[in-house]
Amino acid sequence: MPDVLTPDICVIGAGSGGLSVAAAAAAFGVDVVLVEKAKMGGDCLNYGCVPSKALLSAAKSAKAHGADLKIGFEGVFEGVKFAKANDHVQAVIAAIAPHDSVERFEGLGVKVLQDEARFVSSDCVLAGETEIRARRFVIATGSSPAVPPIPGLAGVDFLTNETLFELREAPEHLIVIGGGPIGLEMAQAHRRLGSKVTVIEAQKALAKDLPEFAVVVLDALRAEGVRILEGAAVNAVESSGEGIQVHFETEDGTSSVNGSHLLVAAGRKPNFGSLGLELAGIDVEGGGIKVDAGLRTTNRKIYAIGDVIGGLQFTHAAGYHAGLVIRSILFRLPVHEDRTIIPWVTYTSPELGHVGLSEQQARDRHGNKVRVLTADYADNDRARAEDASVGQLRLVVGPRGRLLGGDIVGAQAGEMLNLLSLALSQKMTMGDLAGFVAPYPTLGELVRRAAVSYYAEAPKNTWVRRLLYLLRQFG
Ligand SMILES: Cc1cc2nc3c(=O)[nH]c(=O)nc-3n(C[C@H](O)[C@H](O)[C@H](O)COP(=O)(O)OP(=O)(O)OC[C@H]3O[C@@H](n4cnc5c(N)ncnc54)[C@H](O)[C@@H]3O)c2cc1C
Ligand SMILES: NC(=O)c1ccc[n+]([C@@H]2O[C@H](COP(=O)([O-])OP(=O)(O)OC[C@H]3O[C@@H](n4cnc5c(N)ncnc54)[C@H](O)[C@@H]3O)[C@@H](O)[C@H]2O)c1
Repeated sequence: MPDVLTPDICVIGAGSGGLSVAAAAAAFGVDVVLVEKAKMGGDCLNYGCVPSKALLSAAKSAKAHGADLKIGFEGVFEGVKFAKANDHVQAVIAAIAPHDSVERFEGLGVKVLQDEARFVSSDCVLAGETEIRARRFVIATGSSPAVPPIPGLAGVDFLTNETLFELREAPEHLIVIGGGPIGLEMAQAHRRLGSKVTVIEAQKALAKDLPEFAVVVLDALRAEGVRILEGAAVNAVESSGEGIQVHFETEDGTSSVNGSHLLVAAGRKPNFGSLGLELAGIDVEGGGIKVDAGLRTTNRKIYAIGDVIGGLQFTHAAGYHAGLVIRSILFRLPVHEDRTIIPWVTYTSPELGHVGLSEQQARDRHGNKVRVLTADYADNDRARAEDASVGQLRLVVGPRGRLLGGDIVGAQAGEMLNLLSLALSQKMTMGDLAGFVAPYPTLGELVRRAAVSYYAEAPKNTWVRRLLYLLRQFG
């Protein structure tokens, strides 16, 4: 006889989304079962955000030591010890892991089952020998690296984000398939840690970002020695002696490159194949689990959040989804996912970030009432002092000066994007963004500077001039 559990909520997947739902529900005293088949913390902690940002940090430090000679240091840079960079990555994961652990969640009152979950009917999940009949289910099973059907790929020992962070020695020549955020963050990290790196991108690299800003990042990586090929589709892979030979097609014909290691960073595939979705009446659409604006699947008692729905695949998006489903399940409030308030950042140097509407999306909605305001890092005193004067901030502004979107390329773009995300979610205007006092000297002054430029024409306005004239008559 299987064990039968009847909690209020059963969460499948203990990654960014699932852990947030479980922790919040438990905090309200709700009975929760959390099922995880592999590592607690999911992709972000074990194979994604955390190791990638830790490796980038080690790489930045290596670069800074080499480059410090330029800004007043003397001495000898003794080079990079890749294994130490990897030690840093593992130490950061280990430091965060207790926060996501079974022990912590059991302590919060969550029942954690370490098994693979699958639906056996519209209201029952089986995890090992345990049947879970919950009032509501939340699917938060994440995504996995998509491996394109490239002839020969299966026959070579390629890396993905799930194996890359195990390397203890710098690859001699890392070839990366895919010029998205994973490909470029890892390209720069490995280049700075001593590898030769070639990125092969079938279309445009960083294609989801503002093209003029993406180019700033690509130029910076190229200047550091990363070879980036765009419009180059990989069409065959084979072993060659000690290494791997990658063949690709460009408009000029077929070429190939030889490397010691191959990283596949060609997009993501939502994890739902073994969930038994059909037995629960859950449909799939566009490659992810189909949900409505309130994140309910086609079975209304079952929600799906995070990477598995195939929308914006970020940890903070999964966390945002978690907050919405908690409001919906616990408080029965109507919720509506608003993708325009979800920012994203690529953590290369310079960083590249976006939130809200693009200029084109804004013009489609508001026509010629849209204005674009910019501020350059080159005119910011802190950027000059930090030797970081390459970059720009761009605001997309709608009727009555309302902020509709923003893009930033440059140092600390991710930190600055916090301010734009807040302003956007609170429907702030250029008046709000021009009216706060920013500490000097900070990069954040760029936001104020761009907002102030909204009023640049005011002194020339006839009515403003008439008003000033009139006021002067009163002495
Ligand atoms: C290299 C890399 C770098 C990234 N960097 C960033 C970044 O800087 N910032 C950012 O916001 N995002 C980043 N991301 C994206 C981020 O990691 C994901 O968006 C986030 O982890 C999604 O959370 P999730 O809860 O949907 O899924 P996950 O965190 O992947 O969790 C899903 C969990 O479900 C489990 N599971 C799957 N199927 C079952 C089953 N049948 N039964 C039980 N358990 C199951 C899995 O084992 C996994 O633990 C990065 C991703 C990668 C790959
Ligand atoms: N900083 C961050 O927030 C961050 C960092 C890394 C990943 N992520 C998340 O992970 C997701 C996946 O990242 P990604 O970089 O793997 O995916 P992506 O979809 O953004 O980029 C993959 C790239 O691979 C290219 N490609 C596919 N097949 C190819 C082939 N045969 N030859 C050459 N190029 C090929 C595609 O054209 C595409 O540009 C991101 O969209 C994001 O949601 C976020």
